[in-house]
Amino acid sequence: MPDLDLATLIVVTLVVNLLVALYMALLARLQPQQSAFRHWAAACFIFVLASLLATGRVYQVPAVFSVLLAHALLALPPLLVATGLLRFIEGPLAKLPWPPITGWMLVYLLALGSSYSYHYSAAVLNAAVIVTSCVWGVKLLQQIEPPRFINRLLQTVLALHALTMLMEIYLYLRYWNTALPVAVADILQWILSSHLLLTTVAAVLLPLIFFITREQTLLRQANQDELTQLPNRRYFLQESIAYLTRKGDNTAATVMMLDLDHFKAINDNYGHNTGDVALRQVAQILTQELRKTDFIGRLGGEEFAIVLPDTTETEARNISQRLRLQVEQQARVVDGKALGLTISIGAVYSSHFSAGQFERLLKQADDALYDAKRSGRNTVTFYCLG
Ligand SMILES: Nc1nc2c(ncn2[C@@H]2O[C@H](COP(=O)(O)OP(=O)(O)OP(=O)(O)O)[C@@H](O)[C@H]2O)c(=O)[nH]1
Repeated sequence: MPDLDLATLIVVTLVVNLLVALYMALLARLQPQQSAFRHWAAACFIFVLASLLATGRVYQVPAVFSVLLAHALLALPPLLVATGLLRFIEGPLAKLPWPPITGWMLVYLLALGSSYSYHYSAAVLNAAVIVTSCVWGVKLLQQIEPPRFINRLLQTVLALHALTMLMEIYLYLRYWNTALPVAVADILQWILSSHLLLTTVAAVLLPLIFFITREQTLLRQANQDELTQLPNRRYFLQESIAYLTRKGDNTAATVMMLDLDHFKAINDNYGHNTGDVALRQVAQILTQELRKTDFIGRLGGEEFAIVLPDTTETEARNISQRLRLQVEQQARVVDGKALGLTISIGAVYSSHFSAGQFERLLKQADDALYDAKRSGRNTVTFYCLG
């Protein structure tokens, strides 16, 4: 490869890193609560600084700066990318695993300090640190669920970079005692492009992962009841009405209202925490007993609502009895205390369901629930509207 190509590649790499560093620094300013951006900005700035120091070799800068100091600094960027990911996943104040990081850095600096003037030692050690950080990065990214495709892409680029670095280690070890053949030197030069690819892809994908994840979290918080993780009242009503509107008139469906029995006494006798565990346990039983296509919501307090789409009257009667029975059996013991928790259910079935009637049917289900409570609790009152 002609020299110009290498020089151009180095300049492009440095410029891209500088631009990414400025971009990350801007994001860090705009999102001060997300410290990951500060880690990633620092990673790019340090990479540029260390690379400039390393190019000092060409200008006869003493090896203590152009090799030792440059390679000491070059270990930081991959580490900062990983610590940024950790902060991103576990929160901006997450504790970093300082003992292993400091231990590894000390081992690295000692090995580097004692061997940097010896053959390709500095480059091999640095590549080993990059491989370790890339593997750590891939493992950390596994903890971020959505957005899956973008995540996989970043993991793939990190893994490819680790493989490139392993190849670099192999080549240096293979020609340890000799000057590198021209072809091998060319390959090593192109390893810079792998770094360039990694930086560019990471610069685009990391903020994208951050913004998509945050958007999903905000959406979940807006739609979900924090205690039970079920849809909250607003979202339950919105989704049920949207479904019924899509289905049109004359849909067979059942609306249920469900309430924990003597819940005030449970709170009073066992404490609010046990009350909360009871609510979560009931939510879990409902989720596990119903189909994915049924709608469940926590309307507030100890009151839940359910819509069973595409369900016959007989099926709905059986389901409501099954829910009541499952709570009676599975929630005998809550939070290690024998509460004997039960629920009452009011249900309304209609074969001509329509979105416009939904609020009225919910009210009728509430009336049915009132009847269930009056008739002794731990029972189902079922109205069939035909
Ligand atoms: N632990 C806990 N309690 C709650 C929550 N929301 C509402 N409550 C309590 O739920 C209780 C509801 O009591 P009531 O409406 O009198 O109903 P009840 O005691 O279950 O009586 P019946 O419904 O007639 O069987 C109140 O004590 C509320 O404080 C919550 O999120 N957590």
